[in-house]
Amino acid sequence: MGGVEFLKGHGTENDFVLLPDPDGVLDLTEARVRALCDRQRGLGADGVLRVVRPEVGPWFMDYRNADGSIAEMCGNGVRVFAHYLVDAGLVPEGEFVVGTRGGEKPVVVHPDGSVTVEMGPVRITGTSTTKTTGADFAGVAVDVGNPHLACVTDVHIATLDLTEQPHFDPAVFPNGVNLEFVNVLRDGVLRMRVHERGVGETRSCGTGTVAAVASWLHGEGRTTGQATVDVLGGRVAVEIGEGRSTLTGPAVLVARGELDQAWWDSL
Ligand SMILES: N[C@@H](CCC[C@H](N)C(=O)O)C(=O)O
Repeated sequence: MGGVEFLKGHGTENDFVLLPDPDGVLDLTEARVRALCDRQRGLGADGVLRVVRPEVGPWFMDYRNADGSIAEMCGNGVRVFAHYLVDAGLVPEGEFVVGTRGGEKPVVVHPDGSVTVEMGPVRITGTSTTKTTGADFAGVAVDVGNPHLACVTDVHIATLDLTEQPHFDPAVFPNGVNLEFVNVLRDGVLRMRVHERGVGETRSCGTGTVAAVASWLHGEGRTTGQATVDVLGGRVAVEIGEGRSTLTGPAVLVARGELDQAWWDSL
């Protein structure tokens, strides 16, 4: 019998191990997620996307951060997940819905392989600060299904050292937070770096880009608008409307294979 099937993919270089598990039989422990995501002793990834077919409802993305923790939503992950479903012939190309812990997300898989995700409402929940590289940054707390503190700043984000966890206020974010640092280049053109909860600095965070645009618009006294966001791993487009938002960007599958059964069993 073969080992556990896997694929590797990324969305703007936010990378994932996908585990097709239609019948929900995989025992995906925290230790197994950590080992899979480890860039030395595993395959290496920012997170794991387990692909489950519930008895009722759409295909479900069971997302885990690299440290084994569970998060409500992953915008880049949904794009890669949707691309996989089409590539595997599990759904026809075009429009369909992906289930997540943050609710059902309608997607459109475009002929060029890019994917648009209906991310749902974006809620500004307050303000807070974070500290990194010896400086304090003020930001806007944004709920995109998962928690963010998006800080628009004039400090060039290339100068930040995000190798350590930036300080944040646990009273405001008792479950942790994703931290975005954002430069506005001109109207509708942003660049962003991110320190993700449960991962560390990543090359992109889809929900983070939505939070970044919401934070920028908020600072402009606006609630709707659109922007491109340049991240270390590429570019995405975000649109925020009344009670809704969309994220559009690439989704790439790079490899597929089988995990060694003895290694998996040892974890
Ligand atoms: N990279 C993701 C977000 C993944 C979850 C996040 N680390 C959290 O814990 O909330 C994205 O593309 O949105």
